[in-house]
Parts: sequence; C-alpha cells; structure tokens
Amino acid sequence: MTQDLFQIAGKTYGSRLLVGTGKYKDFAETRAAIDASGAEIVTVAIRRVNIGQTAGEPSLLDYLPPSEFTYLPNTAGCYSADDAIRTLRLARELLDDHKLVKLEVLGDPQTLYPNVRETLKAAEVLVKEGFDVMVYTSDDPIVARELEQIGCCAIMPLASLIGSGMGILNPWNLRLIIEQSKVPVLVDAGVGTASDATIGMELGCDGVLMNTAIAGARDPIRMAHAMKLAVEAGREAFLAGRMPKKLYSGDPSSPLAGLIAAK
Ligand SMILES: CC(=O)[C@@H](O)[C@H](O)COP(=O)(O)O
Repeated sequence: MTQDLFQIAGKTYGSRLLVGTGKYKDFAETRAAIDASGAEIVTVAIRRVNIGQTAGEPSLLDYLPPSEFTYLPNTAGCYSADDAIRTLRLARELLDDHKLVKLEVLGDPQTLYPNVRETLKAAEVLVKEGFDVMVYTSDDPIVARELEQIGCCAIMPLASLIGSGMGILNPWNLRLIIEQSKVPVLVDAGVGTASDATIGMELGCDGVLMNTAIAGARDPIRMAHAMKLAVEAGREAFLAGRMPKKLYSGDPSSPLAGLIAAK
C-alpha cells in the first residue's frame, strides 16, 4: 500500500479529522472527545475560549497542551477583515509566534455565511505577514482559486451553514474545488453525522473540520469516535476508487461459467 501523507503547511499529520473545541460541557469533556476523535489539529475560537487572555480562569491550554496538539486559532465571531487580522495577531502572541491559523470572516450572525470580500482582504494581509492560512470559504470555485493564488495553505469550503448539521449541500461544487486545487481542501462546517464526513472524503477532500456534530451529539465521546472511523473509511474508499456506475440493471455477483445444470 502506498503511503498516504496528509500535510498542512509542511507538517505531516496522521489524522485527517480536525475538530473544534467549543460547545462542550467543560474542558474535561472537550479533552475526552478529542482523544476519541484521534484529531491532532484542534481549532480554538480566540474570541471565545481562554488560552491565556483571561488570567485566573481555566485555560484550554491546561487540558490540550500545545505539546500534544497542533493549535489552529480561528477568527469565529469576526465580521470584518480588520477584526480577523487583529484576532490572529493576538493568537500569534498568545501562542508563542504560532503561524498556522484558520481564517473565517462571517457575513452575518443569522447565517454565519462567509463574507468572501473581507475574507480575501484578510487573507492577503495575513499571508504577507507570514501566517499559514487555512481559510473557511463558500463553495464557490472561483473564490477558492483566488484564495489559493493569494497563498492560503488550505481551502476549507463549507458543507452547509456552521452549526446547521445539514451535511454536504453541493457536492458538485466541492468536486470542482478539489479538482482545481493544489493545496489541501477540507470540508468545514455543517457536518451533521458520520456519513456526511465519509461523503466529503469520498469526494476527494483531504480532510474534514467539524465541531457541532460531535459536541452536540447525545454522547459526544462516542460520536467523536464515529467521526474518526467515518473520515478513515471515506479516505480509504476514495483511494480504493469506487466501482464504475452503470445504467440501472442487475449484474450477478458470482461467476457465470461452470453452472451446475438443473435436472
Ligand atoms: C469550530 C469552527 O471552526 C467552526 O467555525 C467550524 O466551521 C465548524 O462548524 P460546525 O460546528 O458546523 O462543524
């Protein structure tokens, strides 16, 4: 079997599942779910989760030490390029000159849909400042191409709205983005259950980023494990290459030669 490396900004990872750290009961549950998911990259909303900004409060860093996980600070809650840039500069300070970030600039609080104009603006600045930018975007292949040209190290189109659990709404657009991209493409946001993650991977995504599907499950730890298996299964199926689709007709599974004659 050929080696199947997953690389982001020059670093190799064993898991293609990236997970968020929000919406859990407490940091202990966050840690248990992330362990069950096998994720190595964890994203953290700098504006919402304490990683040292608020002295005296419990810090996520105590539960998910940066020596064990790759942090992916994100700009959740930012609605302008300026806000997002400021937030990621703060993250870089808090996390010792950390460069790998997730850029998301949202359009409005109802849909949380990406504002692509502000996203492109922020990406330009952040890439110039030396950040490795994994970018959350719409499933528009033209915007995805522009973000890659700017120098983003991963393109992360939504499956559907953040937190909606609606799954992959436009597999065809995802396919176009995957086919044209030279950097990794990860589906981000909207995964509802394990099969959504598998479909994303079967389409050829390099990875999946999710939060709510795990944290919002009745049993988050168990769902985290399901997502680990789902991403692995989808990747294996993609690499194996699915059987060709045919017109709708039957095809016997067993050999036709040497049939025992009926008496
Ligand atoms: C955690 C994070 O970065 C979210 O903004 C992300 O987009 C996940 O979305 P879901 O919660 O829908 O999985």
